[in-house]
Amino acid sequence: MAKSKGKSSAAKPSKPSKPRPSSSSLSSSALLTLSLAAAAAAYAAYVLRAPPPPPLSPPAAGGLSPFEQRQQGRTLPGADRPACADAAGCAGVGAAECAAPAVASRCCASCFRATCVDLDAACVEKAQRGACYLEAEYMNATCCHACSPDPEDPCSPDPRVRPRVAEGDLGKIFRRGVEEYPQYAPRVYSEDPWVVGFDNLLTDEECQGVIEAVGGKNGEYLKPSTTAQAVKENGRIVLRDVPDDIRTSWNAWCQHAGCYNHPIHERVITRIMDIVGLPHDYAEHMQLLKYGPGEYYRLHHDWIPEQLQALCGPRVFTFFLYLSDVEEGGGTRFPYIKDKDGKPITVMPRKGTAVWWAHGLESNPWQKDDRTHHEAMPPIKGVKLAANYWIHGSDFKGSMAAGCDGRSGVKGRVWRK
Ligand SMILES: O=C(O)CCC(=O)C(=O)O
Ligand SMILES: [Fe+2]
Repeated sequence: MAKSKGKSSAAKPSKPSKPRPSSSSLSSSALLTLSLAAAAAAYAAYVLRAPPPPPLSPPAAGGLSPFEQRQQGRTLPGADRPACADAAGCAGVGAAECAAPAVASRCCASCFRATCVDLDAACVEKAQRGACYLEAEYMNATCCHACSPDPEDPCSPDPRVRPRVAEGDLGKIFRRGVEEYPQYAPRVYSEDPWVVGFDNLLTDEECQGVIEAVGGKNGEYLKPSTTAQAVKENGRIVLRDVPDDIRTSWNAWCQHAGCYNHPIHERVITRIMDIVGLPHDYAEHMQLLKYGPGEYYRLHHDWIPEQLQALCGPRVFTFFLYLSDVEEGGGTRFPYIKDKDGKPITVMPRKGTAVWWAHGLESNPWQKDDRTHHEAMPPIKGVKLAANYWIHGSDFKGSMAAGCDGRSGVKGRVWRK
């Protein structure tokens, strides 16, 4: 689990005060108390036990810096969730046995299931709407299971931790970005949904630096573009990059050392994340795009629905950079967002400018805002170079490093709705 989602903000269950009698002689309210106390004991055992899991694979000999390792997804940075599994002989243990700390610890998974229960039929639905942090007191007392990460799935989010971008945050984030960075010439194309341009974000040198950092000096990292598609493999939904007629551009990802160690790339992503006001690790690796005349990306949304179940959560923003001038064509068109004359917004590519938009709703960033569908119109004359910087409301790079960005499979539970 990512460091930024540490346990400190999660409500801690209280400790059981004294040994409990056997359940057979108890009234229903005493049973409820027992169940909650046992849940607390089992949960405390689960949270307090065991060291963090080892790295996915050992760091390369000869030493990449922690920053480089993280960029490459070689470690589990911030993995602070202890493993929770049963030792032999735990089958059938019940709440009463789990009240004993030794049993709760040895039979972590079974005791979690037996004792951390939901007492309200609406717990899951409420948890999926953020109630575990919005109504923490009630939910902690009532919805132990729905408000806990799955102890056997290290990729499950902790529903008690409010992500950095949650209900009611989008407007504040966009307004701050516009108000605090006049030097980049912000321009508000739309407030509902938010689409903000920056007419003076990057110098020519910075545009060239980004192109070379991500794409390579001679464009050697550029490949025909693909899209992420969900496929079922061995019973799990996994994401695969597949060629797709919807998109005929070329792209390269900043996932090589020449890129993420490049000082201009670093300067540019720092500028973007300063404007957005989120930690660097919340962003995906930058993706460079190249469109020759006639190449395009048809109407689509940048939302990846499978990420609703992933530790990183869905993409919340696209911060899109224009890195070349295009003689004719090549705009980014938002057909469902109208300007003051009632015409769909089209942001025209101009070197050094940018456009930033949101993917989810202000009231619920886990719900896709269909109005931010968009398309890349083909350049008619000239070549368009641009870059995507996709940003999540939680730690993306940590999630990716842990194999929890939704690519390598999500379990059945839907964490947000
Ligand atoms: O090239 C553009 O204008 C937009 C590209 C885009 O929407 C994407 O790559 O997801
Ligand atoms: Fe897009």
